[in-house]
Amino acid sequence: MADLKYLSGFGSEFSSEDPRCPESLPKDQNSPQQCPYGLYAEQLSGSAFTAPRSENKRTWLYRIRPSVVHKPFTALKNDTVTHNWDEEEPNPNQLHWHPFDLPLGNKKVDFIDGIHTICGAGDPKFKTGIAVHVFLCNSSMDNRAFYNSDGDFLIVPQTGQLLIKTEFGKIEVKLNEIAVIQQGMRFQVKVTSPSRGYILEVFGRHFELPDLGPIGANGLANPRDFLTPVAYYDDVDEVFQIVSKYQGKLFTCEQDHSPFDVVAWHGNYVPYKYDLSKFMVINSVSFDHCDPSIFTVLTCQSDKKGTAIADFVIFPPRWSVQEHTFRPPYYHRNCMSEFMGLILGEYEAKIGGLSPGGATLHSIMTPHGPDANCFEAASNESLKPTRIADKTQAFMFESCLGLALTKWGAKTCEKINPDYHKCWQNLKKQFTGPKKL
Ligand SMILES: O=C(O)Cc1cc(O)ccc1O
Ligand SMILES: [Fe+2]
Repeated sequence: MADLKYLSGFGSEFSSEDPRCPESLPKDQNSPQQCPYGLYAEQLSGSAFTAPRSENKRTWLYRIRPSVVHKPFTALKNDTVTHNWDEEEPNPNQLHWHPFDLPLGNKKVDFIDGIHTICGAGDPKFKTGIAVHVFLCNSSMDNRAFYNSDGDFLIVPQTGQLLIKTEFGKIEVKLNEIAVIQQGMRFQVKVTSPSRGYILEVFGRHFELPDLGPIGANGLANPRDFLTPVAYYDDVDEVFQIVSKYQGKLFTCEQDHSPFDVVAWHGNYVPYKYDLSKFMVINSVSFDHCDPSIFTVLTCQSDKKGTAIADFVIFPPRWSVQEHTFRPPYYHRNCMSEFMGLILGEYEAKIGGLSPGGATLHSIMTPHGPDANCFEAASNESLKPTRIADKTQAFMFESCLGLALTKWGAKTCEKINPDYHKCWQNLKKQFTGPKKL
């Protein structure tokens, strides 16, 4: 794919001009009476105008036509995207999905048509909640652009790579990279082969880097490794379909030109990507298993201190060196929901269990942990330093919200493994009994 340029940094004030139009960014002001090159100025707000300065997000776009030049929206027929969390009865079981199928047959399915909601909670109307989707597509969006009025998308490709054209420029997202496209940003996804991946959507809030506390000023995902595209415009007068997800439903409208007509922009409200292999891993070098919060790449915080609407956590390749320790994840019950997926390789707690492109959900207070094979092996292994495979990347979307399954997630996808619970049934009683007096 193309050799693209990026701007490096997280939450920075960036500015970018398409090199074909030097000096296209107005100097010293945002709204000149006439913009350079006859462009229109348009502000895209990612926070309330009056949000504290540290959280205030907006970008000024200088474009060939303002976004308002489009025909009215009408409902787009779609039965795979939903924020209706009452489709199914609550289900507290441990859940395991086999890999979700890429589109079968010759039917062309693009990124928009390929989005399937698995579970979620909350309501975009109240600006709080999340949705977990998978995308399963085999063709590129042609003269079609999408924007999400409800929240931000954190996109995790698992099969295939994505070329995402945005109003801000182009982003290439390879395997083991993620992209975040925030609320309102128009984008188009091109694929070169059948593509599958996961989407974490958060309503009404944005992702931030986690605080580092005693870790210090560096580590985990470093700000410089977040990459934002440089300005690129198309001057194309052809019919385009703009699809918006608004209050959980899809709507479409037409316009007679490309929405990717931004010649220059400046601001701190931008799309970005991150290469997961750049994550600086922190872990125990003495004993015991650290909580997985040490692997948080990005967090979307709730109003409750230290409690995430959604954390994006990875389980990257690393050394395991703890002494006199059961090294895999501990058995636990969590007051948070844990949705996990696998990008590549195996997940250490379920070798042969979770497969790339599949998923698990361990809901609030649902007990879970290593399967019986993992327990047996890890309880008896010799504790020399071991490398947790070079080619592995599991991840978790962890949320303080109770997640509800959609009908597609529970039934229509036909991927739920009814035997999942069996992986724990061979955990034998090994209690040695009270001390004989
Ligand atoms: O359940 C899981 O596999 C995720 C997880 C991993 C870990 O290392 C500790 C706790 C936890 O929930
Ligand atoms: Fe867990």
